Amino acid sequence: MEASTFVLFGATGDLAKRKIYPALYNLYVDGKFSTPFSVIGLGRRELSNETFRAQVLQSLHSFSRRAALDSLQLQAFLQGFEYSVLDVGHPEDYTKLLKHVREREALLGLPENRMFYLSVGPEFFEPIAANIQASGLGDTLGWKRLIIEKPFGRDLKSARALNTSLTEAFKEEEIFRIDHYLGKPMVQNLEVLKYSNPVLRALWQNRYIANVQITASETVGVEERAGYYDKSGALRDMFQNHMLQLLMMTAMQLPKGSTPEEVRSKKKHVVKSLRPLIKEDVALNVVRGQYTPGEVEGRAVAGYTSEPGIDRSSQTETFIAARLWIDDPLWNEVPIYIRTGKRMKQKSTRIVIEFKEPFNDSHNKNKGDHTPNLLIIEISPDEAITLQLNTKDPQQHGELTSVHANYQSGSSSDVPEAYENLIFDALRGDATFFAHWDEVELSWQWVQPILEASEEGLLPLQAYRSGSHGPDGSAALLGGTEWWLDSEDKTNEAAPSVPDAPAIIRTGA
Ligand SMILES: NC(=O)C1=CN([C@@H]2O[C@H](COP(=O)(O)OP(=O)(O)OC[C@H]3O[C@@H](n4cnc5c(N)ncnc54)[C@H](OP(=O)(O)O)[C@@H]3O)[C@@H](O)[C@H]2O)C=CC1
Ligand SMILES: O=C1O[C@H](COP(=O)(O)O)[C@@H](O)[C@H](O)[C@H]1O
Repeated sequence: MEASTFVLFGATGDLAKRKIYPALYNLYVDGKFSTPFSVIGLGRRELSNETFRAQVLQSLHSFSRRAALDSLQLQAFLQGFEYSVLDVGHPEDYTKLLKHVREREALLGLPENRMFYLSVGPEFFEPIAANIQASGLGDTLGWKRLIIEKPFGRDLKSARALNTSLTEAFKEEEIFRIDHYLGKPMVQNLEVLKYSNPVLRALWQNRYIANVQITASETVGVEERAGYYDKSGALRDMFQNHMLQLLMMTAMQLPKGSTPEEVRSKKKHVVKSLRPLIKEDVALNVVRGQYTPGEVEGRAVAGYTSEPGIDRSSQTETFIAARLWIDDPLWNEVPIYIRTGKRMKQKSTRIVIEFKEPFNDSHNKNKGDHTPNLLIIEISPDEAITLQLNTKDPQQHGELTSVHANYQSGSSSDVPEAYENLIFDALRGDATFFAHWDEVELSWQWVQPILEASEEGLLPLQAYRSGSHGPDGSAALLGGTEWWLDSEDKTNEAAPSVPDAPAIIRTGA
């Protein structure tokens, strides 16, 4: 990887502390960060380099996945960090910044490769990009790249406007739109799982798949982000970006050894093939919910409208579920169910592929009363792959019973975090796991009728108890089948979470 300067807007912010510094440190320790390196942190508050480094150090102590920090390595790492005061709206601050960047490049012998990371509020994305260009910061002899955080617009129109203005300063191939779900190791594994397993590859189509369920349930509520969240809601915060990206990664089909361009083109094909929603019919396919008081993980919690900073009459959704169809020969007539919500029963991001039942099953002594074959891909917080199969149970007169082929990944401190994977890729110039503008635009296009239906009162908000699986309407959306729930929920045992499970285990063994 070529050496570069990492210019971080929003260096004093929450995301930088919780995710970006730990990611940079772990890349450094793993030898994935080229040295010497220069990180220039930016913000309005006045900080000396020493205070800034102390803040970076504090963030590593609080948030690094590595429990033990090597002090020599740490000192060397921190020496790479310097701080500059910059107010986004002050052009003269960019001139100062350019001088600072050049001094560090000269001192450290760095090529003019510059990575600009915008970890600031979305209202600053456009002025920063414009000022980078106007100040000359973007005129480099090497490469320049822009990493941009979410949200990328708040509807189709604003996303297009943002993109138009960003592309005045950066080319599409220089823009790396972060969607941290694409950095999760199990999401990055999806394609490998498909192409390196002929069994799965052959089954990955409508002839064998009955439905696909994608869930991201969270136990947390709105936390300290009321100002942002109440204006966004689950549709903008999670669905338009993370959930549709998970769908694209699940449904695309690729030849082995695909290039980033091929991956993105196949993803685009998926989202382009989504059957459009008609505003008037949105309520038939989409459910919006908002959490009411309840109990989560044994603790009583408040309802959404009683959360600090939330309008008492807020109509913002904290849950959304949708039924989608991909109009493509491989996916025709396979319903895709997607849901995400806060204050749900369990923290779990997972994809469940439910396979079709055999047409003529003379071996089925249960007369249809058994669970279908399932492929369960746990993305977080646990990482696991479980294949649920049926076999004869000799103790039950030959009735069918479920067995599980199960893989669970190692401890989470060994697994690189999403931000590590993504920053590493951006520094290498690999855009495979970043959202291309075409995907973002098509996602907003699909979501737009839902936004409009919500605003026009065509999609009523359904209440759900905190600690539940969401509003009743989301179960009704499945029209006869059911959401595959977590192992602790005895109504349905799709994915027993068995630590150190043998390759094949019997349910309940
Ligand atoms: N926090 C998170 O978990 C996540 C955040 N994001 C996105 O990341 C971005 C940053 O979020 P987060 O870190 O939480 O935000 P914070 O509010 O914690 O931090 C904002 C940063 O912006 C700087 N800033 C604010 N105003 C200005 C200005 N006028 N000029 C220069 N710098 C300014 C602040 O520094 P100072 O006050 O010193 O000026 C601070 O460093 C947002 O786009 C957010 O949507 C995305 C996913 C998760
Ligand atoms: O982007 C976001 O993601 C988090 C959930 O991320 P996860 O990695 O913990 O699954 C969500 O809480 C937040 O509201 C949203 O902005």
